[in-house]
Amino acid sequence: MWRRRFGALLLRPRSSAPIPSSSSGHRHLPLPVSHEKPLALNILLSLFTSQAGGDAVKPFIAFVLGGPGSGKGTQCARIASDFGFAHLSAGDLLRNEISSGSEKGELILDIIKEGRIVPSDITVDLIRKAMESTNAKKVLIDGFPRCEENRIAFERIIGTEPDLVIFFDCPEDEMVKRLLGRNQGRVDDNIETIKKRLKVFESLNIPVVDYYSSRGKVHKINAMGTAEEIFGAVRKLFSSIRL
Ligand SMILES: Nc1ncnc2c1ncn2[C@@H]1O[C@H](COP(=O)(O)OP(=O)(O)OP(=O)(O)O)[C@@H](O)[C@H]1O
Ligand SMILES: O=c1ccn([C@@H]2O[C@H](COP(=O)(O)O)[C@@H](O)[C@H]2O)c(=O)[nH]1
Ligand SMILES: [Mg+2]
Repeated sequence: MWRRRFGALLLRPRSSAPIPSSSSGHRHLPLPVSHEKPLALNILLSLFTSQAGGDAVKPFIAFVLGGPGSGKGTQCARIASDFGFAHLSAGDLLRNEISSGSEKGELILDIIKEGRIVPSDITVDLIRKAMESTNAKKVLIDGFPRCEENRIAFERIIGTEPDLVIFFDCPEDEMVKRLLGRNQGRVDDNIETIKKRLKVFESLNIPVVDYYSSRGKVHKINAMGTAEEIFGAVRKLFSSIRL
């Protein structure tokens, strides 16, 4: 996408800082310990590179991560309406593909029912198309990347990294309670699939959070409390970014 114009600048290696190991067994991620640069400085630098290079302006990209039911979708809807972000939910894009009745959709449905991760090329392709069809200068990518392979595929195909990663930190029992009370008819909101999704989250998604923590890109938000209380912390973060 922007790789031809921005790739060299955005994808240059920054350092070989060690990546902290995953916090398996923890339901709450410890605060990021290894920051190359403070988060605010990182955001400022990526804003600068977003604007560089003439006509094609790379949008500001925020990945929104957190366990199943941690409130990603709820908070993204608020960020989109209050701060003018486009909200791209990877899960919704996959569910739309299922609804389209395509062959790919059948494969996706089988994977979602099992709480597993859809192959990266399928998800990144859907995200790429959605990004191309929005003119937004600020984009939230909700619920992606789910694993290191997803992350690497995004960086290769889209040709850039996120400017910011928000991590909603929520205890497991609260996530289970929320998912069982969601009542939106999702095929994966049943206790068997929820248990699998939680395992996948711990083993595959937390390493992605750890990776971006080591690059100083993660802003962790305590996801316990009312949606309004949590949005208070979210609002504070986005108000400080001034995009
Ligand atoms: N702070 C909160 N307190 C209580 N319930 C909440 C809170 N935030 C969201 N919910 C509710 O919990 C459920 C899950 O929220 P949401 O869909 O936003 O989570 P999610 O992280 O996007 O989940 P998933 O990963 O499964 O898509 C929804 O029914 C939502 O209304
Ligand atoms: O990048 C992604 C996002 C989602 N999935 C699959 O979809 C379900 C539901 O996702 P939500 O974000 O909770 O709506 C998830 O459990 C995965 O099976 C995916 O594979 N890759
Ligand atoms: Mg969601």
